[in-house]
Amino acid sequence: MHEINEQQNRTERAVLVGLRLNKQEDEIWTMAFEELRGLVETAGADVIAEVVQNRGLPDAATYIGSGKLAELCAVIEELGADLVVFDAELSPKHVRNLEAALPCRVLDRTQIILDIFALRARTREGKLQVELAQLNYLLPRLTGRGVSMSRLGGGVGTRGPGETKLETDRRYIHRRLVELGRQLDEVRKHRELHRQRRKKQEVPVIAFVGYTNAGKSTLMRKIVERYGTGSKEVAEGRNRLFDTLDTTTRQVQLPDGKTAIFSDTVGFIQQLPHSLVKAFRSTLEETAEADLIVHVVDASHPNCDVQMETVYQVLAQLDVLNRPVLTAFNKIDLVPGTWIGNDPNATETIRLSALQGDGVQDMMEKIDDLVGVRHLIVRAEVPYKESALVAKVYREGRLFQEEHRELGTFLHAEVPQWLAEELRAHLIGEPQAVKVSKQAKRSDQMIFDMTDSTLQ
Ligand SMILES: Nc1nc2c(ncn2[C@@H]2O[C@H](COP(=O)(O)OP(=O)(O)OP(=O)(O)O)[C@@H](O)[C@H]2O)c(=O)[nH]1
Ligand SMILES: [Mg+2]
Repeated sequence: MHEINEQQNRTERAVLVGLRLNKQEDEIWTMAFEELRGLVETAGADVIAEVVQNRGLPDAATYIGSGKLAELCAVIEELGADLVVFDAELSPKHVRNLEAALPCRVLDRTQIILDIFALRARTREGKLQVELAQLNYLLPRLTGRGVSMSRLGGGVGTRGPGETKLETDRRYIHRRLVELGRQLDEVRKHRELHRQRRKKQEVPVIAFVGYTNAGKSTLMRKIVERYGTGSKEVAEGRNRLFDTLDTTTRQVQLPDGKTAIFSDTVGFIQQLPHSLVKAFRSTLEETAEADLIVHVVDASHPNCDVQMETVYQVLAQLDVLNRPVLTAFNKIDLVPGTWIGNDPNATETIRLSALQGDGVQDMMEKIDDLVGVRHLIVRAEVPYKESALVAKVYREGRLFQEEHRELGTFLHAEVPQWLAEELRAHLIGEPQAVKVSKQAKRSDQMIFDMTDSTLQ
């Protein structure tokens, strides 16, 4: 992937450091450590050695114990390593002490992930979000790093939109954070407008979620190639972590003629850095505000169960597990024919190969069923103190009638099923099903095709 040029741009050589805590399950630890290797390689460095320590708890001062630290120091010197990468997010204190003790750059897992995101960010929003995450990571780590800050500005772990600015002071960073927040708000408002329009047109939105490298973009590409009605441009999926960062949305025609929007976005990973989840929250939330979540799973991955679990953890954090999930066990061309996937969290499951196309038609039919019957007509009286719920009906549903009554707001509206469920305690009578009309959305003009280019 990256060329090695010994003279000028020599690929940086990294030593991985892992701490295996006693309470951790072997299998999970190994997967995470292997993943760290993949991340470091994705960021463009060569992994030349690994140093692992078993311990009850991280050392308060230096993360690994002093004996292990001496060993690490010797390995770095002997092999001429350019950087060490630790397998967790180091505290500001750890970073300070380790930088003082080791003869090369010290990075942690979070910085590597931030670095990859910085390399991948293309759209304005993506870049703003990465910079926000980087500055939030950096801020508590500034103290005492006056000297080491000047080391930034080249190589793995130092790239990003904010890179030249990192050299300036804390006050600047605070000002910049405010500015970034303001700019992001603007971009988000713009996106919210698109979303509103989409809701009004009752175009169902189907979002792909899944672990990084599960095959979301490959599936998106296959679907758009076969069923796309708007822009057909989708980047080819690649075998690397966090290949996709920015959300791509495309217009597609479902088998029964309905138009739907599919969206592909950033993949998840174990221990996604907190600063990133925070910065990317609105992107992720938008994806997850879909009518249907398609959870793409790499069925050929030895730890696909752990990966699925991770995805549900992130979805739970985003509070979006109240809608149907279609789990697509992907890459079945790589697993034995007898393999059966199981996902208790899924509304339905399906097996497919995004690469070869098997099962894709079936999936589209399932999607048709799942998005077709999901709107309900409700009557509800929502207490005034729960105005957020009323706002949701405004945003997500179609309002037929609204009255301000003595005890609360009376609403007569068509809402997605998940929202009907949130309204359950306040419903008057049983909700009634409505089927989205089959031919209603077959229109000659393009209803909506938002790509992120509209945001640039
Ligand atoms: N054999 C096989 N490989 C697949 C299949 N689907 C995807 N892949 C490969 O898996 C790799 C990752 O695919 P992507 O589509 O980029 O995965 P992604 O989920 O978009 O990954 P991120 O964007 O990093 O989150 C690529 O090398 C694909 O060619 C499949 O059905 N079978
Ligand atoms: Mg992708």
